[in-house]
Amino acid sequence: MSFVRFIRSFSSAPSLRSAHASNPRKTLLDIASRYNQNQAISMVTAHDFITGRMLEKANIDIALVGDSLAMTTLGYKDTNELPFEEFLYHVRSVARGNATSFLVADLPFGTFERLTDQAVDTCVRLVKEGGVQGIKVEGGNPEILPTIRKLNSMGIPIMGHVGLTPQRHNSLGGFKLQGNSVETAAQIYREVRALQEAGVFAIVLECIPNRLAEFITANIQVPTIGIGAGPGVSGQVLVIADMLGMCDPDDSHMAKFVKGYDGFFKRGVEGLKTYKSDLEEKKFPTEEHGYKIKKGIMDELRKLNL
Ligand SMILES: Nc1nc(=O)c2c([nH]1)NC[C@@H]1CN(c3ccc(C(=O)N[C@@H](CCC(=O)O)C(=O)O)cc3)CN21
Ligand SMILES: CC(C)C(=O)C(=O)O
Ligand SMILES: [Mg+2]
Repeated sequence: MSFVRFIRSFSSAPSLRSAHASNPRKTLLDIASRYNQNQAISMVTAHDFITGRMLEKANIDIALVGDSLAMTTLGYKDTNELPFEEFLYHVRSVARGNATSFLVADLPFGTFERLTDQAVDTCVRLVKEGGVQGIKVEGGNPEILPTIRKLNSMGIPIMGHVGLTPQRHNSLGGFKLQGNSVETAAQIYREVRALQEAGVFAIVLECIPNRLAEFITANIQVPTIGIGAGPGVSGQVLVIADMLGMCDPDDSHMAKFVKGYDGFFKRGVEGLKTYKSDLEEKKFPTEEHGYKIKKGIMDELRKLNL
């Protein structure tokens, strides 16, 4: 069933669950319901157990284990360098840390381009070993569409991703704005329509002009999730390391679309510096940070003449 029909099939029905577990895992129904009610869908990346926990505590709708973790937390120069086994290790750690967001993993570069068989093998591992509920694939070129249909038929919800697709940065001329000409805007729109037709449950629009994202959102019936696509979309995604300031500001350039909500790295360095000077000034540890020994033990110990 296409996602459009899936949404329609229950849009007038009451919520199927509420009296059950206090905080169950969000499902496609929750995503569709937010979309139907015009409520913003919140998506943030997570790359390990701790960030997975943070998203759960903040009640974020969709946790994306994005391949951007290659750059933000593993120090690779681009997402294409990321080995699949390393990615899977991170997916598993997020899954252990987050029991309530709808978990989506990226399909990393080199793990699906031979199409259906290879993509099926990779997606099965991400679902079975990684514990994700959905998978995101970059690009809306015609070659990928039958593969998306196949994955859908297996019961794996697929999220599309168009505009700036970082796995193609070498042929896009870098991390650049996309869709700023009639031809490229029309191309992106055609990809979005084809992805909807293939049954994706949402589409990430990355680094495209606001008006184009608005136009796309108004003309399709699945949620759009923007990153550098302005406010006229159904939801937003940011990379957690960017929004919380987890990367060294001295060697990380922030795209225009990033809003900083914390200075994690800077505050971490401050904490470490204070710790170091505490040690030097003998302010830490104090007696209270240690343990008392039972009465008489030290006297007995000395008598042993060790
Ligand atoms: N930390 C991080 N955050 C991301 O959002 C992200 C990654 N890494 N890695 C994979 C891709 C790369 N992304 C990026 C990286 C840089 C820009 C950027 O600086 N763009 C220019 C556009 C300038 C123009 O074309 O006019 C900018 O200044 O915003 C955009 C997307 C998004 N993804
Ligand atoms: C920026 C988001 C959409 C992503 O694909 C990633 O973090 O890898
Ligand atoms: Mg990605």
